[in-house]
Amino acid sequence: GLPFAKGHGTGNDFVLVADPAGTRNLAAADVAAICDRHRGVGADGLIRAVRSEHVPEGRVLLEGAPEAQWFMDYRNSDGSVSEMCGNGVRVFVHFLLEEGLADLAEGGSLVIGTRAGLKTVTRTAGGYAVDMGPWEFIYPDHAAAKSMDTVVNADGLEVPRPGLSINMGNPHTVVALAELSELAATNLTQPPSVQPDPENGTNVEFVVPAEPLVEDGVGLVSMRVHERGVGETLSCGTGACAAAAATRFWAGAEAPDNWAVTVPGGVVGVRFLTGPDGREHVELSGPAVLVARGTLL
Ligand SMILES: N[C@@H](CCC[C@H](N)C(=O)O)C(=O)O
Repeated sequence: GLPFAKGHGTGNDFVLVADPAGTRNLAAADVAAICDRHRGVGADGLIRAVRSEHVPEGRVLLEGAPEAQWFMDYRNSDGSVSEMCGNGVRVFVHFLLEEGLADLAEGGSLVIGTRAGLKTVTRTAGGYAVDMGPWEFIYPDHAAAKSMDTVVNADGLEVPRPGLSINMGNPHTVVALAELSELAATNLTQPPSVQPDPENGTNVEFVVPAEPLVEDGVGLVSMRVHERGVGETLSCGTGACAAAAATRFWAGAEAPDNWAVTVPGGVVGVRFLTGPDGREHVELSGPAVLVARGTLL
């Protein structure tokens, strides 16, 4: 008897459940069953929309930001918890609007609570733009030395590749490849091996910077991703931010602030700008679509 909606952002798809009173906290096995593509509804993740006052993490956020009325409880398709989902938070806000749980004119913003902190989502002409907050190197010493911090291997790669680990609220390891043909040949039906093994797992992005890298002031990157707790997905918003941050870092001082990241499911925009706290923030922009409503039997 659980009502749900199905939605996606550039093919990264979600089951969405409205739970304003926080009475529908699903067990990991239930989430996995719902996300099963053969025996369930099928999705990369499940998103529960709960009023912040009804979850412990939400209550903490409310203390400093009473406007953060809604909390995004994000689960991967295997039932595991993730701190953040960039495509998911756009679809989350679209779901709130379509359900009549929030109101937002074009240009207006909503502050959403997540396990990775507060995210401000602005309604734009073509979708939503999210202030994802600052990005960080997971191993800053390696970054300072301009060295990579991990070695990544996957079936189909010509040789194991160095990776750069980036925190977008959730963990990412970005690997650069030279050719689109090698990106296409990489087998992501199995998780890539990442050494040393990250304690909490990692999402892994394989990226090919375009040649030329910049067109009309916009940096161009193609990406495929293997998501922690899911497998290969058609898109990953936090992954696109990590991919743009890594490529911009590798490109050096002349690299632009605006990026277009092409994923199998479409294109998302990434912009680097100074946030209200004076730190460098990442903004993710892209579409959010609802495709169906239903009831679990
Ligand atoms: N697809 C998401 C990221 C979802 C969570 C990820 N699998 C993790 O475990 O961190 C996105 O759009 O950011």
